[in-house]
Amino acid sequence: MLEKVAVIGAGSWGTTLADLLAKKGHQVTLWAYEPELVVTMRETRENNLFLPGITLQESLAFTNDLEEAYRGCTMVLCVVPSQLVRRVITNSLPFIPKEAVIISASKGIEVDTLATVSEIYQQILPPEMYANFAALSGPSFAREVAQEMPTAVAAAAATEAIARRVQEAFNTNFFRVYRNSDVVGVELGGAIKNVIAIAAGISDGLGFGSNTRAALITRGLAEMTRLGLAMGAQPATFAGLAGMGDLVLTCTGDLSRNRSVGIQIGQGRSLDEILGEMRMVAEGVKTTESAYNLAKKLGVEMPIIDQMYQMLYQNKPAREAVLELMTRNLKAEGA
Ligand SMILES: NC(=O)C1=CN([C@@H]2O[C@H](COP(=O)(O)OP(=O)(O)OC[C@H]3O[C@@H](n4cnc5c(N)ncnc54)[C@H](O)[C@@H]3O)[C@@H](O)[C@H]2O)C=CC1
Ligand SMILES: O=C(CO)COP(=O)(O)O
Repeated sequence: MLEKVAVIGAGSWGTTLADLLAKKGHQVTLWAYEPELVVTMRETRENNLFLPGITLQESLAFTNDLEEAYRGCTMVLCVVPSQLVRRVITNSLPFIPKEAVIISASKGIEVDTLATVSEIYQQILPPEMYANFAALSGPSFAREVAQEMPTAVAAAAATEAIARRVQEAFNTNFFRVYRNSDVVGVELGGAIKNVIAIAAGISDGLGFGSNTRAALITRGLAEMTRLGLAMGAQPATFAGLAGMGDLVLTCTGDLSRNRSVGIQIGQGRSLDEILGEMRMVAEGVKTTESAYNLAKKLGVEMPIIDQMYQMLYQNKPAREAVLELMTRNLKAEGA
């Protein structure tokens, strides 16, 4: 079935997915926040700000007008940074057709409310529209997908019918989509891995090696799973693409913005200085604060998240944080 898709957010991931959908023959309109980017993309078929060097499909339409983006669409894909989802979806609500499938590909937890991305949608959309919600997540650097490198992701929805519709719309011979029914687990995996990726980058920046990174990935997975269980997620989700898969990718891949922020912190630069030079989003910075507060609220033990919060928000030196993690009370591994 061919869809008419409104893709909201022309960052690197929104642009890549819009291009992928257009390659499949769907009718796609990509909404960009920056008016000048719309002009450039129309003229050059390139997103010079967020995805330079990739030529976009001729059939892809671009707009800066939300009403125009949503007109007649059967599917919505929203890919704005998670702290902007509430504003963008609230502004969008009058224009989204009631029957449309609504997919989120944002990875994060809202700082002010501690809401997951699906909870934000649930709070804004009427129940009959939220019934058509799905979350798309998993190990997928935009540039590699844009270059058609084999990639596998998860699409989670409350009903199998919606998950199948998303799977069918996005799946290609280089982008394999697995169905999942655990929306909370899939989105928590995508949110928490960004914080652990900053930690892994800090470890690299401090000059530590593979042992330290493997420890962070594995114990980060344990923390993510504990939080997930407290929020009703399925444990198996964290062993899958949106959990371990994305954690491994982001903690090891050179394309990760979160890991790159961590490397620079480990090398001694200040967070303000690093973020001041970035136009792209490193979701893990804000998610560190939300995850820290969410863990406290739910009484979940997340020692790496604790130390990350103290490093990023309370100026704790990285080596001190590492020492504190290494000298905690001795535990049994499964505890
Ligand atoms: N880039 C990637 O490889 C992947 C990104 N994601 C997730 O996708 C989401 C979007 O990230 P990217 O596409 O990477 O973005 P990006 O970092 O490439 O670009 C930033 C985006 O924020 C938008 N923006 C800035 N201010 C805005 C405002 N006031 N209102 C609306 N939009 C505004 C920009 O227009 C642009 O679309 C994030 O949650 C990210 O974690 C998920 C998977 C892969
Ligand atoms: O989510 C991603 C890959 O799955 C992108 O990671 P970064 O945001 O760290 O670049």
